[in-house]
Amino acid sequence: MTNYVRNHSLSNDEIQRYSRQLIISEFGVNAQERLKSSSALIIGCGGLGSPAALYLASCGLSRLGLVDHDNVDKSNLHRQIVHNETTVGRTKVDSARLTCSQINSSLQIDTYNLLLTHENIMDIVKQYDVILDCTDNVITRYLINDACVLCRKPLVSASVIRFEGQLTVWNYIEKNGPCYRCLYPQAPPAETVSTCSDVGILGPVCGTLGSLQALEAIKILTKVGDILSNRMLLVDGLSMSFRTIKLRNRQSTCAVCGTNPTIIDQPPPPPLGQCSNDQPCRRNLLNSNERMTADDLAKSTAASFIIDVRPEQELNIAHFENSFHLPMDRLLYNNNDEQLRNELRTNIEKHQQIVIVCRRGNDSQLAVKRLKELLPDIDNIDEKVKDLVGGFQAWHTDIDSTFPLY
Ligand SMILES: Nc1ncnc2c1ncn2[C@@H]1O[C@H](COP(=O)(O)OP(=O)(O)OP(=O)(O)O)[C@@H](O)[C@H]1O
Ligand SMILES: [Zn+2]
Repeated sequence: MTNYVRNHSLSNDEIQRYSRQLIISEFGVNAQERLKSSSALIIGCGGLGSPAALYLASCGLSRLGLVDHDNVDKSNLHRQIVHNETTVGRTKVDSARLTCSQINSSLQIDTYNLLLTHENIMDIVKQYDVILDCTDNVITRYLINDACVLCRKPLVSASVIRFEGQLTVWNYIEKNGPCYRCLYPQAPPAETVSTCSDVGILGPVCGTLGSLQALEAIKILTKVGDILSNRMLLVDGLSMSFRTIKLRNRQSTCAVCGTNPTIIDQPPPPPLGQCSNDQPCRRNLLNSNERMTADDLAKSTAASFIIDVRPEQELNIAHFENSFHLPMDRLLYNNNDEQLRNELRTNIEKHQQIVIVCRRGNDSQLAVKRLKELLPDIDNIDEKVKDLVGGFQAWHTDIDSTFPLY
């Protein structure tokens, strides 16, 4: 028998399991060994975190951390592929742990079923070699960015909406790359940022961007390839275009990674009235006499003219019989107010009550204000026009559970 040499620590079982990536010329046993002693943290086990978790659980890491404060909902299953019908209702981190451990039983999986805040993030982030931001709200993006800079961790960040996605690596120190704050020093108000639950998202778009996050994380951990630092990948699935743009450099004036940082020990708390979750913001623009509850509407005997201000695709899910469709875009941004007045005037004059409905009772409040501005001369317009508090969601919960929830 002839002796053989192996200058690495991989077992035969590991060689067999990872053989298809081991034999890539740029990868090899060295990269696999690096993975074996590496850890990654996935923040958010939703649309992006699901594919990222599946690939990172499969690739041969030593440790994978999973953070999420939410439970699996049926509406998650079209894209959050680490979860399935049997785990609806369970915590997302438990559901993801179950799937990941079935893929790779030798992986250490740490779960954090909590809402990440400026108070708890540092203790978690500091334990891992690379961090993946797979969350969906701006406050959390700043939180994760600041914690990664303070703990000197590379941050693989992606976001998706509709058919589109973006990907970049922040705070890649080896290349002196910028952090999120270098590009966007201040968080925009939460209500100005669109969310997937407002405008939708297609599953494979998350699959693409989440998988690419896992790829960048693997490259960072193994020191293989050219990292997407100082650059951003823009994906448009509708036209199927992928392009990369150059980002501005690290800024010496940055509040967290600059030369005189003001953020030093831990990320700052969020601006007053905002928090690090993705709950839709609740507007409160109207007085109580300008609003009616679902119960009021169900019991009302007044001749009502119902205006549905949702976009057409939502109307197509279900709508009230005989309601008038006036999408918010048209009400707010049309360039022919006179035509709109003419369309509405007769109905508004002849009905006792005008009820404006939307999905959750936010847009409807804006619509009440706008309608009053549009037709100030109509008798009793101030008393007549009301919005439905909580919109169709409240109608579903309080009056008719067969009205579909989305
Ligand atoms: N501060 C935070 N701490 C912990 N988890 C967070 C935080 N912010 C966001 N997340 C999680 O990040 C994930 C983002 O994924 P995604 O937007 O696909 O899911 P979702 O919130 O379930 O979607 P939908 O908006 O359709 O309900 C969510 O599971 C959410 O709970
Ligand atoms: Zn910075």
